[in-house]
Amino acid sequence: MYTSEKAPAKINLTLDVLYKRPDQYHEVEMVMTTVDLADRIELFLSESDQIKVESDSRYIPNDERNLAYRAAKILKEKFQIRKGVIIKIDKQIPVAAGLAGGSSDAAATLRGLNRLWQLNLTMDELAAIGSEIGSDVSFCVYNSTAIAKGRGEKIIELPAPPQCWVVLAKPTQGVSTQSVYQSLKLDQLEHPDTEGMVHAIKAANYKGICSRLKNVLETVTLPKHPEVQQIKSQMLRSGADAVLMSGSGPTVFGLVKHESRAVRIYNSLRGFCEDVHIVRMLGTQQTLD
Ligand SMILES: C[C@](O)(CO)[C@H](O)COP(=O)(O)OP(=O)(O)OC[C@H]1O[C@@H](n2ccc(N)nc2=O)[C@H](O)[C@@H]1O
Ligand SMILES: Nc1ncnc2c1ncn2[C@@H]1O[C@H](COP(=O)(O)OP(=O)(O)OP(=O)(O)O)[C@@H](O)[C@H]1O
Repeated sequence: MYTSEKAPAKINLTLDVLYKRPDQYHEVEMVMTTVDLADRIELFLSESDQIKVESDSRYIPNDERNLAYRAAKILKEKFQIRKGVIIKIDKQIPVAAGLAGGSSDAAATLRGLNRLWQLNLTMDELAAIGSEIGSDVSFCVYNSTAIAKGRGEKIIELPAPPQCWVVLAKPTQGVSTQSVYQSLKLDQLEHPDTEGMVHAIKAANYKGICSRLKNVLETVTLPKHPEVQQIKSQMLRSGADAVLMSGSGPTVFGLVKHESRAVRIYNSLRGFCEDVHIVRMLGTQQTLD
């Protein structure tokens, strides 16, 4: 028996940090959406009682440190499943990039095993289990557009944003999410207009979305990685309507309405950075403005 799942990357349209919590995590408020750059997860039922991860990527672990392995292990233990699974990961999302690649693999594994092991869990139940694996996993279970609160696990779904093109560019060096949060100066932050962003999405107001892109974690990553600011400036020079770093970085994304402009930005980044993708937001709404 076999099943497969797409595991799409996410981008942050806003990312706000409100305060540091006693559990050492930060209380956040962020608007996130998925894009059509995705890993592919294949799950094969095995009689051996083992969880096995296979992947061509040399950047991710194939053992119990893999977030997809952890997702399978949690479900197996919670529901006392006696069968095993082979998890094959076709890695397309850059690793340690701020695109939640590992979290999305874990979420896809939860959705897939829910079918393969016939657990009949709801999306809400899978998201609650996902929060035990990582802060971004609950969002990735729904694979939609949402506002995330708490440490990232409290999800309120939003309508899909208006259609547009997204150019993603990742500088070579990865970034540690933990060290970015640790270096954040909470008393010096300018906060995003999260409510305004939610209204703009609900109104399918593309310009409103562009004018409200903001991520407080840029205050840490930009000074440490000057190439992130260089890519932002280059994208704006070549015609992006708005640009932002996603998550803790270092990936930068630029938004445009027309494909030809996306291609122009893509071409202008040659020489600046190797890892560039033209993708779409996974939205279906038509733009009203
Ligand atoms: C930067 C974002 O990707 C934005 O979507 C998330 O906030 C991070 O999500 P994630 O990578 O799934 O994070 P986790 O694996 O849960 O945590 C990694 C580390 O980031 C820090 N962390 C994470 C989330 C949060 N709300 N506060 C934190 O301080 C903690 O030091 C934690 O040890
Ligand atoms: N299936 C997986 N895919 C990618 N990374 C994984 C996976 N499993 C474990 N990891 C580890 O998790 C770390 C973070 O990788 P990931 O690509 O998820 O980062 P990220 O995009 O910055 O995530 P986020 O945006 O949620 O902070 C890497 O160091 C990697 O070794």
